[in-house]
Amino acid sequence: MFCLSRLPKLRPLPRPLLAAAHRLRIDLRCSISSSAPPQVSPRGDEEECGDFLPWLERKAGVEVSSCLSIGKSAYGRSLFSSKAIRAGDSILKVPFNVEISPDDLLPEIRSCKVGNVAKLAAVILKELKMGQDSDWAPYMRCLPQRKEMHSTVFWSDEELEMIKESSVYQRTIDKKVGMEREFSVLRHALDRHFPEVSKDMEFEDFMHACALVESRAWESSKGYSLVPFADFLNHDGLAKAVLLRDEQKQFSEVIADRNYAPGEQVLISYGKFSNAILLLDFGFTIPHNIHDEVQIQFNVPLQDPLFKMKLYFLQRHCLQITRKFGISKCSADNFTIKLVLMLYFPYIRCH
Ligand SMILES: C[S@@+](CC[C@H](N)C(=O)[O-])C[C@H]1O[C@@H](n2cnc3c(N)ncnc32)[C@H](O)[C@@H]1O
Repeated sequence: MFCLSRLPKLRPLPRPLLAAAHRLRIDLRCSISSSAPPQVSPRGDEEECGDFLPWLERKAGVEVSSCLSIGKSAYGRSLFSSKAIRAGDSILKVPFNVEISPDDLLPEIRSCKVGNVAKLAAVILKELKMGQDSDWAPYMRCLPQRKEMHSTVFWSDEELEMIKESSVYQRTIDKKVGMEREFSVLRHALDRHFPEVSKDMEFEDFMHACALVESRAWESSKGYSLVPFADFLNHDGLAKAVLLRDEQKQFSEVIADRNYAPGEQVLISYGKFSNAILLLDFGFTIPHNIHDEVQIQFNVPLQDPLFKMKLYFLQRHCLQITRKFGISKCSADNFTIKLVLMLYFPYIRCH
């Protein structure tokens, strides 16, 4: 393994506190993650992931990365530079032949009336069920277990109560309801075509698999795809590096957006996500998230004497004003005030 030293064991903040911090807009999470990522030297779990990269490269038939190694940080499994990296360097290339997608399912399951997340979750459930017999066993062993995941669908009622005022609360409830519906559809199909997978399968297992997809799969021409190794990269909201997909050359690639000294954790951006989305889908938040927003709702009735002026104002400041806006029956609409730099420069855009 490529590890240099181990991160001092940080005690994770209890989720209710984290939730409260989120609600109160206090950045308690600084105690576990600051805007500067913890610079720890990697020491991955030898028994778990030490041989993962050589295994993946054998499977891919090409080198995936010559400058990254797997380790652990406060963010869980992470990738570290194993030698100096310069901005513009290609730091990893994962060919599509070692991605996991819903194409790996029987057509009968693929055509099930469930979303792309649930389809890829079914692949994960199948591979996990196969254990050592799975072609993906070394990868499956590296995925976080249920207890390591903190997406809000795993929060207890008591914990959720603490974010009741936030839109994340309702979205979590809706998400769970959606998952329950998809679970019953999928379970029915699995019972028929993959009884060995559906045997003893519980809703919790399905939630775990869905959360894995949501927190580590990328959109692809096949719906969602898992990109092994690239999915060990953690998120930095300010990073410019993203996962690039070349459909023609059939590989995913990451180009470094800055120089890295050996032993530094390498981070990418998962996208322009607010803390609400990060919490809902990925189970974490970041301090001073420039993509944070709040939603406000207000009425602009046609009979309002200032209707025209308000409309003008909104049209001028909203990115996309809906045509519905001038229609009297649509008296309310959603707008998002984007809070940039801690409320200093708010501007309004249509949501
Ligand atoms: C694509 S995976 C990255 C690899 C992951 N750390 C692992 O252990 O496999 C995304 C997950 O990593 C963690 N993560 C990524 N970026 C993070 C950050 N900036 N702060 C805290 N956790 C982060 C979250 O648990 C998230 O759901």
